[in-house]
Amino acid sequence: MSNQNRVIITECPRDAMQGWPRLIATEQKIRYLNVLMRVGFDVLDFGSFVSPKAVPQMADTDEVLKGLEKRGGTQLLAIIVNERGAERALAYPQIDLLGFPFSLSETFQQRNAHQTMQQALEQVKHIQAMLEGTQAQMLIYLSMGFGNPYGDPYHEDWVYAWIDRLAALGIRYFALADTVALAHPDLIRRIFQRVLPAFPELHIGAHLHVTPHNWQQNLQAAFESGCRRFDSALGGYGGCPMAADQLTGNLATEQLIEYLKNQSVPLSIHQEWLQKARQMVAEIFV
Ligand SMILES: CC(C)(COP(=O)([O-])OP(=O)([O-])OC[C@H]1O[C@@H](n2cnc3c(N)ncnc32)[C@H](O)[C@@H]1OP(=O)([O-])[O-])[C@@H](O)C(=O)NCCC(=O)NCCSC(=O)C[C@@](C)(O)CC(=O)[O-]
Repeated sequence: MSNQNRVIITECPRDAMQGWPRLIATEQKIRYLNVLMRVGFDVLDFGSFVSPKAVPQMADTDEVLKGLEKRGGTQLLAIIVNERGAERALAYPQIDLLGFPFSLSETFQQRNAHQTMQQALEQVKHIQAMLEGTQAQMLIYLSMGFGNPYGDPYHEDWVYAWIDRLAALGIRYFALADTVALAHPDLIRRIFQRVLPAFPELHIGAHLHVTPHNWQQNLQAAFESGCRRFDSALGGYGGCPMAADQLTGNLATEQLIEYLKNQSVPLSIHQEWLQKARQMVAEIFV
C-alpha cells in the first residue's frame, strides 16, 4: 500500500451520539463500539470526559470504556475540554489520543466549554504537560476552522497560524473542523494546500460536518488537496449540541468509504462487521 494513498479513518460514534435526545443504554453503546472495533477503523472516537450536566449522553464514558475490547490497530480517542477531563482520561492507558476542541471563534469556545480562547490555550498547555511521559497524544480540533455562524471575525490564515503555534507546544495531531458545515470547496482547497506542505511532520485531517448538498464536493476538495485523514460517522449522525440550534450531521462513513473506493484507495475495512454496525445504527438512533 503506497503511503501516498493510505487514508486514516476516524469513526466518530461519540460525535454521533453526544447530542442524541434519547439516552442510549450503556450496554448498547458497548456492543456497538465493540462491533466498530472489529470493522477495522484506524481510530475510534468513542466517548468524552466532560461535564455530565453539559453532555448527559456521555456521562457513562467510564463504564463504556471498561466494556471495550481493544482490537487490532484501532486507536482509541476521547474528547476532553479541561484538565479534569484529561485526568479522567489518563486513568486509562488504553486511550491513545485526547481530542481537545479549540475554537477559532470566541463565541463557540464560550458556548462549548465556557472558556475564552486564551483560557483554552492555557488548558492545552497544561494538558500537554500532563501528557509528558505517557503514551497518549493530544489531537487538537480547530473548531469553526472554516468560519463560524455567529459573526465572529474569521480569517483562513488563522488556521495556519494556530497550527504553527500549537505545534510549537509539541502537538502533532490536528483535525480541521467544519463544525456546522459552512465550508466551501475553494476554502478547503486553499487551507489544505497551504498547511499540508507547510507541516509535513504533522498529522492534519478533516473533521467535516456536512449537508446532503455539500458532502461530496467538500470531501473531494480535501482529498484532492492531499488530505489523508478523515473523520466520519456511520449514518451521518451527529454534531455538537453547543454549536447550533440543530445538530449538523457528520460526513457519513458509508459515503466516505464509497468515495475512497472510487479513488482506488486501499482500505482495511471488514465488510461483514461494517454491515453489522450499519444494522446497529438503525437500532440505536431511534
Ligand atoms: C467545560 C465545562 C465543564 C464547563 O462547565 P461550567 O459549568 O462552566 O464549569 P464548572 O467548572 O462549574 O463545572 C460544572 C460541573 O461539571 C463538573 N465538571 C467539570 N469538568 C468536568 C469533567 N471534565 N468531567 C466531569 N465533570 C466535570 C464540575 O465538577 C461541576 O459539577 P457540579 O459541581 O456542578 O456537580 C462544560 O462546559 C463542559 O463539560 N463542556 C463540554 C462540551 C462538550 O463536550 N462539547 C461536545 C464535544 S466538542 C465537539 O463536539 C466538537 C468536535 C470535537 O466534534 C469538533 C468540531 O466539530 O468542531
